[in-house]
Amino acid sequence: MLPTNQTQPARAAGPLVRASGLGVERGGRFIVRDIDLTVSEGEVVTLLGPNGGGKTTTLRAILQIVKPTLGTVERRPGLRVGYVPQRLAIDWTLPLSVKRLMTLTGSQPRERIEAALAETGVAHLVDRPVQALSGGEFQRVLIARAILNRPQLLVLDEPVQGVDFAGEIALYELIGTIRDKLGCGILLVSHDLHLVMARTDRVICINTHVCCAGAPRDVARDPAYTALFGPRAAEVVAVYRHEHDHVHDEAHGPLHDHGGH
Ligand SMILES: Nc1ncnc2c1ncn2[C@@H]1O[C@H](COP(=O)(O)OP(=O)(O)OP(=O)(O)O)[C@@H](O)[C@H]1O
Repeated sequence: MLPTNQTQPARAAGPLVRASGLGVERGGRFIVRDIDLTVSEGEVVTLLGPNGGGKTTTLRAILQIVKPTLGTVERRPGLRVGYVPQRLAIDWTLPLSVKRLMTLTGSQPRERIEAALAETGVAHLVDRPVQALSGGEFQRVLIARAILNRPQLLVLDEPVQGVDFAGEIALYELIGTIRDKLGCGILLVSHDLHLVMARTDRVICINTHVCCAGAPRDVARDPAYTALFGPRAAEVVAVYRHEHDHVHDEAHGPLHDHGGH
């Protein structure tokens, strides 16, 4: 018999969301099909793929904004989700403050709004008109809006659009910090191969179907990935092959055993 104070092992909670055999048909053709994916707590999963490959459609099916034609999407019961869409239907000719943008879908106490903005580093912008924000500031406000309700799953559709390279690095760092702080799972769409490869746990390349998926290192070596992204993909592969599990011998020049130079 077990002693009464023995801790029972926690039951694996399973993923936050699981898509199985997902297919979406529109206008007589499948925009995406046979998509399998999961996102678990604390995991960053990135969808990569060419324009029109079906990344946004996949996100929208997972968010249950789009009804799948085939397959299923299972979500953990009561799952709290935060979403930064690719586009926001804002009337840019009307005055709209950051605070008002944060409350468009439901009122929130000012302290909560300010706390969320502080977490994304833009608390000072609370009363600023959204029209006056830079691309990076606007994305940070959208992320703050998405974390207002402490999501377990944060979905970001191209969060670095309109942001310069230094800003992109800072935004990916912020996404990592939010993951660590909230312990949430993150599903994002990105086009930036280098940054994504360095900062994501799992990559799923979608071109209507899943071309390849796995840890960034493995995907970077997959011929399907190179075929999908062409010459730029080769650069990423080179970065991954340059792994410092060796010592450079200055006297004899660089070592040639890894082919990454
Ligand atoms: N409701 C719809 N009816 C018909 N076609 C659609 C519909 N929604 C999306 N599409 C088409 O499906 C394809 C996939 O679109 P989607 O926005 O999912 O791709 P994406 O990978 O996110 O693209 P991008 O990288 O350009 O944002 C596109 O060719 C798009 O025009």
